[in-house]
Amino acid sequence: MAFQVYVDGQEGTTGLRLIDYLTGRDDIELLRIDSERRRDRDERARLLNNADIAFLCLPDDASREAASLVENPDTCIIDASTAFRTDPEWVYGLPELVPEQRERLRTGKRIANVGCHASAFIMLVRPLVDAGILPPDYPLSAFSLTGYSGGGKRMIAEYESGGSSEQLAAPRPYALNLAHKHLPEMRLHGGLTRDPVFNPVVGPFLKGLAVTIPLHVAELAPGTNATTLHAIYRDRYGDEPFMRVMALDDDEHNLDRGFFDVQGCNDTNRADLFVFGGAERLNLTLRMDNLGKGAAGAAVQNMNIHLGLDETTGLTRTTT
Ligand SMILES: NC(=O)C1=CN([C@@H]2O[C@H](COP(=O)(O)OP(=O)(O)OC[C@H]3O[C@@H](n4cnc5c(N)ncnc54)[C@H](OP(=O)(O)O)[C@@H]3O)[C@@H](O)[C@H]2O)C=CC1
Ligand SMILES: CC(=O)N[C@@H](CCC(=O)OP(=O)(O)O)C(=O)O
Repeated sequence: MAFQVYVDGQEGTTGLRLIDYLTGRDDIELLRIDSERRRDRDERARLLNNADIAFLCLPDDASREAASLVENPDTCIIDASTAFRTDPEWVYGLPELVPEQRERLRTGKRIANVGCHASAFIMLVRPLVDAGILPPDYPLSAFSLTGYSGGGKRMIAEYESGGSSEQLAAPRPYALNLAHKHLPEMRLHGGLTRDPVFNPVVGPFLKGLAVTIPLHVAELAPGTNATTLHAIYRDRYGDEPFMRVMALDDDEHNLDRGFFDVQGCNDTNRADLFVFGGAERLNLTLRMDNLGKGAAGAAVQNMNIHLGLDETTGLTRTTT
């Protein structure tokens, strides 16, 4: 029998990508709400409680409200918003976080899916903190280059409305108050004791994201260099189905004439991890599709794990 799955927010950016991933799977029956009733609280409550898996692809407040409507103890909620990502009653939806995470995802009925910038940052930082290479109080900074779909329907409309604007044609740094909403999850799940200085930049392309963390080798544990860091990532992520730890200095495959391709994981659920630099200074970079491994792809991976399915089901094909 197929699992019943409902997507609340089915016409939003993340919801549409989720439905794209789920459509055509014979182990899933999608419960669809009539488009005109998609904000009707009673109809949403009915569908939420009929679902084995209820994805919430909504703004934070609407997610909190939707979660409160679920009374069926068998319904597993996978929430895409920021609302519950540091809530101890919810499981953080990053299977690669620590070895125990998959078991937590299998047993938990409340899963907080990752933030796109945050998950890339955490996947870079957490193995180094756990290995004792990076002190938890290290004064980290990071920057992220992201496509505009990260800003949801409103930002997509802004970029695609057809009006040519010089501002939109150039990369735009934002969150200039240094209080981006992903900081709490970066700190908690990164295993850090202080927030990083985090600088996101949105550019004139739909999707694709790369977070980069610069490091001074002299500030890390003695004996650390690009090769030892790379070996830690290989050990940690070598068996992960969606992680690729790219070869050191593999210019031919990693770079296009010396330039990095932020869109290199688009339409996949893959995350590519790079260690750049030399003896004194390093850049750690992780790229993904913000709508794939950064949102809808991760949500499907979490669902597969929760349901006891092969976690790559429905995720190995590319999406459009
Ligand atoms: N875009 C991305 O890359 C990522 C997004 N996320 C998170 O996923 C969630 C959804 O984001 P995104 O898809 O980008 O957002 P969009 O703005 O594209 O879509 C939001 C959806 O929520 C629906 N909605 C809004 N308010 C309500 C309400 N009060 N009741 C019912 N439905 C409502 C909208 O309905 P309607 O169709 O009527 O407008 C729309 O379908 C957010 O919390 C976001 O932070 C997480 C990771 C990455
Ligand atoms: C370009 C852009 O605005 N991106 C979003 C991140 C999208 C994301 O990860 O989603 P959550 O909103 O669920 O955390 C931002 O930086 O706020």
